[in-house]
Amino acid sequence: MIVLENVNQSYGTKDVLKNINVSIPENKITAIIGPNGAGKSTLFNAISRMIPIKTGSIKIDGIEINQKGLNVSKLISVLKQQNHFNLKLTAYELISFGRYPHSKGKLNENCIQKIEEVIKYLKLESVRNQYIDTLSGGQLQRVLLAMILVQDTKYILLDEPLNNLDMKYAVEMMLLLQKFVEELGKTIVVVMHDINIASTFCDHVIAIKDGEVAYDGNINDMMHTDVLNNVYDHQFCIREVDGKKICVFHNIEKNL
Ligand SMILES: Nc1ncnc2c1ncn2[C@@H]1O[C@H](COP(=O)(O)OP(=O)(O)OP(=O)(O)O)[C@@H](O)[C@H]1O
Repeated sequence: MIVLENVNQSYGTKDVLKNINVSIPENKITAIIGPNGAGKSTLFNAISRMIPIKTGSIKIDGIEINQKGLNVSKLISVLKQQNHFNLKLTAYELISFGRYPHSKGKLNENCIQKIEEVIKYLKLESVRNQYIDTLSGGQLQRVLLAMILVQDTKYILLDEPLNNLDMKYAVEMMLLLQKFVEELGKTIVVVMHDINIASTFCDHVIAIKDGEVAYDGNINDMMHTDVLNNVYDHQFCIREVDGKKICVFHNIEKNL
C-alpha cells in the first residue's frame, strides 16, 4: 500500500498540495482526477519521487521513499506523458530500457527472459524490430507499457496515459491495466481527466481540488452529482448504463 501523511508541497509562495492524507490500496486501479491546475501532476510527481515534498511522509509498503540511497525504481515504475518521441530506437530497445534498474545498461539472461516474456504477453512480436517513430499511437502506448512491465515492480504510476488515444485505444489501454491487476497482481495509479473512463475501469479514486483532497474512496460512491459538482464546480447529471454510472456534462453554461 502507498500511504501519504500530511503531504505539503509549494512552488514559491503558492501552496500546491495542502495536507494530503490518503492511502492507495493494493491490487486495484486508483484514478487521480480533478480540474486543470488542481495539483494532480504534483501529487503524481511526489509519489514517484520526481520532486521532493516540503513536509510529510510517503511510504510504499512501509518504506519511506524520501530517504537517501533508496532505489525507488525497484518499487515503482513510472510513465509520464510523452508528447515527442524522436529517438531512433526500435521497440525492443525502448522496452529493454525498462530493465535499467536491474541491469544498469548490461542486459543479463534474466533481463532478456523478462523482455521476451513481456513481448509475448503484450503481443508485440510483430513490431519488436520496428523503429518507435513508425508505430501508431496505440502501438507505441503498448510498447511503453511493455517497458514498464519489464521493470517488474508491484506499483505502476501512469500520468495521463490516455492523452492522444482515440476511444478504441483508450479502452484497450484500460483493459490492459485491468489485466495487469487481475493476472499480474499489480497496483496501478493513473492520472486522468475522463470521469466516465474512471467510473468504468477504475476501483478507487482520489479527487484533488485546489491542492486538497476533495474525495477519496470507492469510484461508485464518487459518481454522485453532489460529489462531482463540488470537485469541478459544474452541474453534472449521472445516468446508469449497463450497470455503470456515467456522468453527463453537456449542459455547459454558454456565457463564457
Ligand atoms: N514547476 C512549477 N513551478 C511553479 N508552479 C508550478 C510548477 N508545476 C506546477 N505548478 C503550479 O502548481 C499548480 C498545480 O499544477 P499541476 O500540474 O500539479 O496541476 P494538474 O492538476 O496536474 O493540472 P493539469 O490537469 O492541467 O495537468 C498549478 O497552479 C501550476 O501552475
